[in-house]
Amino acid sequence: MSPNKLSKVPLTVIGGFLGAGKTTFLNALIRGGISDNSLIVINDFGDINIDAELIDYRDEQMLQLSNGCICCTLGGTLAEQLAKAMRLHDRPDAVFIETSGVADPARIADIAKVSRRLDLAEVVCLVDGSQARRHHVDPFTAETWRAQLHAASRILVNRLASDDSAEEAWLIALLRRLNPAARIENMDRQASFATLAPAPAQAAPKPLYHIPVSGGGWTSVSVPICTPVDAERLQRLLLDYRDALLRAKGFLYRQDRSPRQLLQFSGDRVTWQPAVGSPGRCQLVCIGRSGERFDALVADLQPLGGV
Ligand SMILES: Nc1nc2c(ncn2[C@@H]2O[C@H](COP(=O)(O)OP(=O)(O)OP(=O)(O)O)[C@@H](O)[C@H]2O)c(=O)[nH]1
Repeated sequence: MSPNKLSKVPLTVIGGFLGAGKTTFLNALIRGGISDNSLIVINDFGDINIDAELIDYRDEQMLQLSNGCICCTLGGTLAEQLAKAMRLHDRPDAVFIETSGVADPARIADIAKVSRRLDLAEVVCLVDGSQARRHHVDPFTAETWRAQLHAASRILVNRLASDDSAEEAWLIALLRRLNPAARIENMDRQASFATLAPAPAQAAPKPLYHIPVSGGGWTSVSVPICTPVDAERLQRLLLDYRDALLRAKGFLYRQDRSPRQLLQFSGDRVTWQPAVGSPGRCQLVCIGRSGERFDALVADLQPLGGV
């Protein structure tokens, strides 16, 4: 039996709030060179796994879980699928799980604690620095956002304005308070890679956060949009509903551009880029807080669909 069959398989959990940069980070890891025999697990909150199309990896080594957040159904799909993968003759050298943006990574990391074959390597939490104040104070997002940070062994901050050292100092102090034990890095300073070592072990005990399981007021919808859209109109619509809409992403055609485009909405930004790969379905997945405003957004999106 090879040593590979005897040793435990390292599990890396990649968490962080909706649109924080998890998929971008995972792609950077893959490009940077992980073992070819790694297993990548991707969980989107919506019923369509857009992230899976954005990951630059071999299909047969990817496990796609959609239809809600995996941390709410831990006993089911994820644990079963992982156990199956670990039993394979050629089991993976490493496992990377990209959680949904509303998941509690701690619950996923717990899988490693009870597994004889997995060893928890790292829990990474991505933070969109430009949205931190909002996510930290908004009662709807705060609990989830903080719990994700609390679970991390490494926190990666991106999108902080480079000339705003006061904002950076405020955010680092906040992150340090929320999780004294994590290593904190500002990804936008790759040149010097400002790494802040974890606080000493005697730091104050971590506060306990708990993410309400099963939904917690989150909702998602996938809207088919078959005809080319007026991009300006769609952007305005998404921004008008940003009080209820936390994330949108999908593949669409624009009236003024070809080919098929990838639309991303996170924070207060809408971006478009040409979609790579073969033409597929055109859908916009929206994730936000359930209620009248979200329903109104969906109603306003329907006429764009051309169905
Ligand atoms: N400027 C900047 N933009 C980023 C960075 N990381 C991600 N983005 C952009 O932010 C948007 C969301 O990035 P993703 O990597 O898809 O975020 P995610 O956390 O996987 O999103 P969900 O899985 O939907 O929660 C995309 O438009 C990215 O291009 C970053 O480090 N800097």
